Amino acid sequence: MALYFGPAILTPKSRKFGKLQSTELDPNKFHHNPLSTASIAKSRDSAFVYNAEKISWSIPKVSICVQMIGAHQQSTSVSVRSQWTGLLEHEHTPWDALTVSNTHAMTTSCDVLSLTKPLSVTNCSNKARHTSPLRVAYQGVPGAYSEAAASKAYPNCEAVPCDQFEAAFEAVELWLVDRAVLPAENSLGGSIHRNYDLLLRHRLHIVGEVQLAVHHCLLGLPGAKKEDLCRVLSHPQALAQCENTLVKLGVAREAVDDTAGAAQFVATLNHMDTGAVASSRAAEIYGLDILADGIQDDLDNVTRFLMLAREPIIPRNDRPFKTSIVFSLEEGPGVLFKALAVFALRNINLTKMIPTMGLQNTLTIFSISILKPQWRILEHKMH
Ligand SMILES: O=C(O)C(=O)C[C@]1(C(=O)O)C=C[C@@H](O)C=C1
Repeated sequence: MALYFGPAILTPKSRKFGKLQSTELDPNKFHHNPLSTASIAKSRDSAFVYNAEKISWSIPKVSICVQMIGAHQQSTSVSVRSQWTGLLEHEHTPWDALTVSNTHAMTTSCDVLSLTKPLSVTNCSNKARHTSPLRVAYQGVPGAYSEAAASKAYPNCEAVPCDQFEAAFEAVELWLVDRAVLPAENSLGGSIHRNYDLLLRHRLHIVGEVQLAVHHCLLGLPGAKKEDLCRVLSHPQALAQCENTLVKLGVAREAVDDTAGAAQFVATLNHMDTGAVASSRAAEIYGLDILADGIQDDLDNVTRFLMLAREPIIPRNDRPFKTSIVFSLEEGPGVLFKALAVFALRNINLTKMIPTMGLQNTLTIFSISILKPQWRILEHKMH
């Protein structure tokens, strides 16, 4: 059994970097070009090198291995330019200035003034850091609920659209943005397994969470009527959350990457019989009419989003922290029972378990608990 724990999700080395699957967006077709895994792949040369520290110990019959992702340093440059996203064309922020550009180092020119300057204390001061907003990646296009969640988690942030969840993970890892805010579960639709899987494959830490009340609208072209709709597009979670309304309407449902993307598509397609399930803000942005309001099956429809960062937070002793643990079990009689006993015997309260299929026939389980800094308790008792 391998156990990965912490206030962060820790990543087995073997699963570094999932496959890059990208659908490039045509910059001329869309108003907003989200950051895509392709644009990030282009900047792979400037990736950071992370150091992994491995600690292991054993308890009777079950060996436990904890792999902690440690400090990151040794950057090359974040001054990557891309044809797909405006994000990368921004001026360097003071945060960027903390990285060392090797493009300059490779220049053989004798123009001494153009060479990279050594870091000074002013580069590192909080004042410098606060002159530009925090850049927060989310999946979708402007008007997506994830964008609202990013702003709720980090007020006044610069929300950066990404075409896929994976692109958001990589954008943080490559220092293109500072944080990512991604959905983890919905009160109606359940867990968003893709993001739990990506947490395993990537090296980010959960540093907080935010809950967003999701209020869905049925959108159509100006002048359209809901009775005339033949098909409705949206994110699969959103379609599932509005199942009753959509079944009553008798429309065909089509899944797309995000709710606001669906609204954007309806506006571009210009077909009166095609609608979208999305937010009222998406209606405003893409010039659509709200044909029905509050169409989710449950009025208290809430999605929980995770706030992800490169650095972990250090849990304090003075208040409860939610700790996420992921461990994988090899097949065998009673392995889950034995694993759960580890927590039960230490009086640790598990609030949620999410079983997923891991690699090589292992069952991977995310357990999320609320207690005092539990990982310290685990560490002390198990040594
Ligand atoms: O499509 C969006 O607008 C999103 O932000 C994604 C998402 C999700 O993945 O669950 C977020 C909140 C709602 O639950 C519906 C969709």
